[in-house]
Amino acid sequence: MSVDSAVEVHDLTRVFGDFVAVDRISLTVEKGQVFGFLGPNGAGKSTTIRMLCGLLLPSSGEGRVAGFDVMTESETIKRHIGYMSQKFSLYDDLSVEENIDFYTGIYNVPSAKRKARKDWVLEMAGLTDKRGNLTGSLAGGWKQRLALGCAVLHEPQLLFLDEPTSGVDPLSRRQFWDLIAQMSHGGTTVFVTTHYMEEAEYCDELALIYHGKMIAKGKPAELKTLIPEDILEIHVERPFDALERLESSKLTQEVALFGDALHAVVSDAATASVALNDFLVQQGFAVQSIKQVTPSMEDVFVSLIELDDRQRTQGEKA
Ligand SMILES: Nc1ncnc2c1ncn2[C@@H]1O[C@H](COP(=O)(O)OP(=O)(O)OP(=O)(O)O)[C@@H](O)[C@H]1O
Repeated sequence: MSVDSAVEVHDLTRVFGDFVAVDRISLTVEKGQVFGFLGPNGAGKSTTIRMLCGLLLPSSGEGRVAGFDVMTESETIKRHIGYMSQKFSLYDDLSVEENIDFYTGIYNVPSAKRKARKDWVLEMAGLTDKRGNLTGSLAGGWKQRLALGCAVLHEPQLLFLDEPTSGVDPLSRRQFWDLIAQMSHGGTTVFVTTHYMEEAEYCDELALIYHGKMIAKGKPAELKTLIPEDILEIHVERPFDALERLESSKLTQEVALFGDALHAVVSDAATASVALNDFLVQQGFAVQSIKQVTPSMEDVFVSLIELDDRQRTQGEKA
């Protein structure tokens, strides 16, 4: 393992009975990176993160997390990392401050450091004024920042976040990602899972997992070059109706609503934009614009997942 790697694992696999939940995943996370681990529900993200955190023993594979062996040193790994799961366990009937005190004890933060760490968490989470409030009375975004603070009370250099932004409002999600960026600038390595594809843009490095297998990895900009198709953004009146017509037209490989526009996946932008414009006008739609755009992370992942599905179906047929 390189001294610059916070995580380096090879062929990590986890089987539940006959079911292979994680299938030979290999990945390296460099120190200080924000590493995004993405995939749809059920892809195997939580199972992987739990193996990396020492919470679940891999069925096979090898590697090191924070310098310790994933197969034999899970207890040591647990002490050297921070982990925040989707269902983070804060005590609703304790105040903000009491929750922090509780986790300070759990993580054995030395007495001399306790006050400073508590103040840091309150400040970081924006909860200094709410320190005496019952945790159960806090809105989702505050709770989530408090949970993050509690997960890093012992100042781990490596932090695992499993769908930390699930179910909170867009503004709180944004603020949460600002906190992740701050920690990363301070030298903490962050391994984060999400199924919000647009959040991938905030990561230095990404891996996409599907049906337990890694189907792509790289920097966001690199992944955007992987899809062979072009993406057209179409601004048209009555986009919903236009979407239905386009879906049945077979002029696009894929078409979806994207904000108030449509995104169409086509093999050649120049030819397709003329054909799509003619079709929509002929169908009675007023087209405002059709232009080629850089694929969003969501476009990239939808395309990669569909490619994988096609290969899987062909494999089954063969
Ligand atoms: N203890 C278990 N026993 C049996 N199957 C399991 C167990 N844990 C997970 N699985 C299965 O493994 C697959 C991957 O689950 P996992 O929770 O890792 O996915 P995920 O990508 O984190 O999805 P989600 O976002 O829904 O949590 C799922 O099909 C799940 O049902």
